[in-house]
Amino acid sequence: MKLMTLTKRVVIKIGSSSLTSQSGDISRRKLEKITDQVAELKDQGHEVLLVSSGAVAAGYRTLGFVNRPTSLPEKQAAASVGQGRLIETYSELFSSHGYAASQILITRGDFSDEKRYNNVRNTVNVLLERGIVPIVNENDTITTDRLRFGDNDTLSAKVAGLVDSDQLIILSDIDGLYDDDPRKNPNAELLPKVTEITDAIEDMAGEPGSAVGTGGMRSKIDAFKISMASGIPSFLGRSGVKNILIDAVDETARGTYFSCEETVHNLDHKRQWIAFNSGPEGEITIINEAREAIVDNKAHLLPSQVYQVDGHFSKGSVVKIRDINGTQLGLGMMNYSSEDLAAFQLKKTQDKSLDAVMNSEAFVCELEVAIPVGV
Ligand SMILES: Nc1ncnc2c1ncn2[C@@H]1O[C@H](COP(=O)(O)OP(=O)(O)O)[C@@H](O)[C@H]1O
Ligand SMILES: N[C@@H](CCC(=O)OP(=O)(O)O)C(=O)O
Repeated sequence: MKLMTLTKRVVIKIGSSSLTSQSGDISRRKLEKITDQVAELKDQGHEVLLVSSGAVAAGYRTLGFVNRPTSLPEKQAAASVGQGRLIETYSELFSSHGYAASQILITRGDFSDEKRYNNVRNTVNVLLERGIVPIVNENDTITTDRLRFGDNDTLSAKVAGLVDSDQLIILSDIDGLYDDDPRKNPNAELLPKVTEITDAIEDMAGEPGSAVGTGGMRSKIDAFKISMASGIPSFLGRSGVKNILIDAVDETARGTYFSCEETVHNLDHKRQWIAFNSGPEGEITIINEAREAIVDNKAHLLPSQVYQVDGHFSKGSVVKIRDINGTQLGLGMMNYSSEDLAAFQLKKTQDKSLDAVMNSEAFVCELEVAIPVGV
């Protein structure tokens, strides 16, 4: 039995390929292997949240499809049947260990609204503190193409950040990140540790390995970028390996560990929301003198440093910040609306005596927070 101080809050993402049999159907045996291990982690005192795919896989045959459908409405209809089944199976399996599961279905729209985003955290905190195993999936049936996460990899990383997880574990049908797509290159080698997602790492990632997988390695890399920027150590391993989850939590499993030791950014919730969920509403172009403030994340701008305002945004909106050459420097939450900023600029051109006022602290065009690009 572990000491309570060593227990962790862990978010575990299980991909479709880890829950289905060769035929593409949901495999109860595979779910059982996952739930047995999660129950053991819970017995050890860890808090566990699952992000589970599998709704489409669990439903499509009932609709008469021979293979997993490809059109959005067909997948949504399949998920409508399958999601209930998936949760029913999880609930049954967890209750045999004395644990209860809960269902949380999320759309990107839920996360792009800061209040709803924060609300999810409060709910999940209660569930975890009360010993429940929350099971998150995208709300496939009601999402539109434009508003989809599409894969559960990035969703799991955003959830991990949202709930202050100590670790993110992504299980797939491959035992980690290889230096090349192992299907195309038999000599590809496993990377046991990644400390930074460089361009070279991004180039290693290929498409999904199976007909049921959606995101492939690319979306997993995107997910690890988010979790690492949020300060969450992460792991990628193969779901079929005995005790993989127990060993991943102990950090002894074979796979790829994405560590945060060298991560520059350790974004708080506000910054995580701005960086990964907000959806910018407009753009401002700033003069070169203000560039460093944004890049160094000091985040104070004067209206006189704003060279151009594009689009309509309100106070509190997130905007893209560009330099004079059009390079995006980051994202920032504005304390002024686009109309207010445009009015400042107009006054400035009309009345030179306003310059002193415009440059004073009274007219600080504050960005509540700014996130440099590349986070
Ligand atoms: N560099 C790489 N390292 C490891 N796997 C890779 C790489 N590039 C592409 N892949 C493929 O990504 C697949 C895992 O993604 P995916 O099929 O979407 O699984 P899941 O359903 O678990 O999300 C692997 O089976 C592998 O074939
Ligand atoms: N939300 C979808 C899963 C999306 C998906 O397939 O993701 P993944 O298998 O993790 O690449 C479902 O439950 O079927």
